[in-house]
Amino acid sequence: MIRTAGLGKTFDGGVAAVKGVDITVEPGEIVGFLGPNGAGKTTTMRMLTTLLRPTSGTATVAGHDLTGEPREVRGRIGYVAQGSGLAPATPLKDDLELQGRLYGLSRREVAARAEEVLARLELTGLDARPAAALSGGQRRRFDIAFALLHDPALLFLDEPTTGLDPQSRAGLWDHIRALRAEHGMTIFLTTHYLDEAGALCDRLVVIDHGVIVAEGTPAELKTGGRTLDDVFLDLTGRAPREEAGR
Ligand SMILES: Nc1ncnc2c1ncn2[C@@H]1O[C@H](COP(=O)(O)OP(=O)(O)OP(=O)(O)O)[C@@H](O)[C@H]1O
Repeated sequence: MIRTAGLGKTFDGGVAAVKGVDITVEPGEIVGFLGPNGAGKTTTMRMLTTLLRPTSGTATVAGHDLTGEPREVRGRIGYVAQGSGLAPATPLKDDLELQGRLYGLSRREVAARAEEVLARLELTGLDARPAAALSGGQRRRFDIAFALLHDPALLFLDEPTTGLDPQSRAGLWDHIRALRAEHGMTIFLTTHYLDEAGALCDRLVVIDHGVIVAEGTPAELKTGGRTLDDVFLDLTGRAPREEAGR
């Protein structure tokens, strides 16, 4: 579903944020993309979602060439960026309709899709409210609902649970798990919560200073009885808890 070869990004001004990474994500996998602040996670995600043009390498995303067919890639992926993009004061159903129309869906199609997606995320009925009248966890679920409106095969989530309390985080992970289990969705996500990533993800990819420094199943990475926090510290020299602001 994702295959990159030597994908890299050097920003104008010379910052080499991502230095030629090879990443593979198979259909139906949940892959966690981990690394300290400034490691290159968001830059990689922004390249894979066509928002940033790579300066080196190639990639196929959801069956299409990333730089040659960006429009086709965009049609098959959903992306939830860091932080919420919801307008605080507009009823969410109005924005859902607008978003659906932007994807080229008819009014009737949007209504049907919105109903299905809201039910999946246990948000039915809440779309009459504006985002300001929702909890943090509900807002994050609406962010995901917006990204699912056009029925993508692949979902990118950049720190979906940051800022949520532990209970809301656990609820959101359950929803993410269900998207894969019940709908076969492929999911590529970043998070600073390593224990949660270890419990959710089939595979983890660790990036530091723009280079992939480890990858494998959580069990493969946790060699010698180490926790993922230990592994992260050994690989990057930094403690993930500080990174998560805890
Ligand atoms: N537009 C830009 N111009 C120049 N440098 C940038 C730009 N965007 C990011 N960078 C730099 O690229 C590097 C990687 O940043 P990136 O946001 O990808 O890291 P990250 O792993 O997502 O970090 P975080 O966990 O803090 O979100 C950092 O050194 C950052 O300062």
